Amino acid sequence: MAIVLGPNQYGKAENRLVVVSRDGSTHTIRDLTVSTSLRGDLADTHLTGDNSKVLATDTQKNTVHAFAKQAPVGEIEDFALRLGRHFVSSQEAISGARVLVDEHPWQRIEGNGHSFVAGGAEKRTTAVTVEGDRAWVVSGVRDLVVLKSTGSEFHGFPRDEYTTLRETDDRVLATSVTARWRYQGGGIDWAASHTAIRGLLLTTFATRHSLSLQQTLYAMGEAVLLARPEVAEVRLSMPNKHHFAVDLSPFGLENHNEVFYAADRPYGLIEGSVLRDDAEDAGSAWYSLPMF
Ligand SMILES: O=c1[nH]c(=O)c2[nH]c(=O)[nH]c2[nH]1
Repeated sequence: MAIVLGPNQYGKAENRLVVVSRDGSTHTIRDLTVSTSLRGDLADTHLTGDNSKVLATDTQKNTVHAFAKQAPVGEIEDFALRLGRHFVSSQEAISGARVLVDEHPWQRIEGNGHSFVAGGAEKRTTAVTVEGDRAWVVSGVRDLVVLKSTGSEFHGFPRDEYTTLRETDDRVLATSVTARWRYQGGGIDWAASHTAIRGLLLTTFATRHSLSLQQTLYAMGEAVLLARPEVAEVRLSMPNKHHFAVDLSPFGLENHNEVFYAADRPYGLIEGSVLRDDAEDAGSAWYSLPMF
């Protein structure tokens, strides 16, 4: 038996980066969390402690900061691609780079060019993988919280000796969407695509009658793939944020789906992938990202 080094990567995780651009007294801010990971000929540092091929994680952090100054950040996908390609092309030992960027939204406080209010929990995300001269872009949203107060049913499920859940033909359906979509092809307008896909996810959630969160998840992914040829696959993770109608009968009151207890945990966790059967090959890159 021999013991060998398996797959490995290293980098600086969760660089918190805020970039202020000034146009007179009107400022723009970009609030990003950037993580870099490098792969390549890195056996020596693990096996002997020879660090001659290790671009320090501190240097990776500094590169993120310098790149934010040397050119406009632009779309997060372009920023991540620039960083990933830089690491792979400038370091002989580095054959692959993964750059994750989350963008935290801020909105302008009306009437003031340089004051902002946090835009809520929703994040725009990207995960760029560079391998040699190839690159894959997987973008998405995280913590996109949605609720519909009708248009959702759940019934027809098996009943065994442990089942207590009542069937319902009208319930509140709420979830916090994490969606990742893998791009294929070139010449993509990242911002326009993001806006369109986010809109498709929301419209489908809102307008499709739901017999289960699973059915809604599939419909949301399908809507994206039908409308957006630049997307090969959509992966969705959707916790069921349960809203239980409160039993008001002890108080002699009827509850016609008006008063709910919004349970925090446990929650159902519905996850799935929707893809084209002729999607462009994802390479190893997509499959080494988290499935959901
Ligand atoms: O949409 C749902 N899917 C489930 O699988 C499930 N299970 C459950 O208890 N409630 C729900 N709702």
